[in-house]
Amino acid sequence: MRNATPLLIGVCADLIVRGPHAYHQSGDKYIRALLHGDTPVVPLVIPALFHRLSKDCQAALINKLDGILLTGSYSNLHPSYYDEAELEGDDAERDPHRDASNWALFDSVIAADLPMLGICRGFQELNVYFGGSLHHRLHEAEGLMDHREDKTQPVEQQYAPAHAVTLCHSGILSAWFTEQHRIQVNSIHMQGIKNLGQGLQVEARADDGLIEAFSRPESSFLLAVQWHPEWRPELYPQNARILAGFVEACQNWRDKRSQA
Ligand SMILES: N[C@@H](CCC(=O)NCCCC(=O)O)C(=O)O
Repeated sequence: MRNATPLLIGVCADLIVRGPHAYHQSGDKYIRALLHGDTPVVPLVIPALFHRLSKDCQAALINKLDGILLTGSYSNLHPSYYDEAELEGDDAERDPHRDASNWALFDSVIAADLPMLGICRGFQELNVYFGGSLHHRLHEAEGLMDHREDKTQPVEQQYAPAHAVTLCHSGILSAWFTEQHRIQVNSIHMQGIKNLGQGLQVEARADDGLIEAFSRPESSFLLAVQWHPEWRPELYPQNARILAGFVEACQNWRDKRSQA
């Protein structure tokens, strides 16, 4: 019999300034995505100040969690994290609190081997955390497609499938999508992987060669995707499959921990 206690899944937050105040926020669609399946899940927003907690407080939180979801965000990771400077005229949104908080969070999550799903900005952060680097502007890079959404379109259109990715053999995704060698994904990003981080395994590529998903075989479960599986899982079964796979990994991890 499976443990029916709800899973506790941490969701990272952005620090968003609104008027004179700052707020720790995670997008509603990420939080609701965790509630989509039949498995009871309590999503827990982790404020973007994990790095400011004492080691004891960090450990107390990590010990309670069964998994971590890294959200997308319109802000860009500061390029100093991959030893580069901002490009001339770079007016990207930044979120130094999220950058610092997630770096400390990754240290703890990797050490505890908690399951982790990274989405879009979260995917880019994980790549850099493991020593990889990013293209600052894919649309200016030789031979790469423009992976940005058309902001003049309604949001349903912006998050609709935009291009195909080819799944690599013997990965997490190819095991979930056994009937499909290629799947359609949405595309809402300006940056993307230039060099892949150490110990990461490519899971999917776009037709221009851009890495769109990776996993980390050394981890109990670490999957990161450049697209947005949190978007409308009730409409897109493929998104529901990815979310269900992540939640199942969290369940498996908890079962294993409780038997240890
Ligand atoms: N800023 C990066 C990451 C893009 C990203 O995460 N977009 C998400 C948009 C908002 C959301 O859906 O939560 C880039 O542009 O490459």
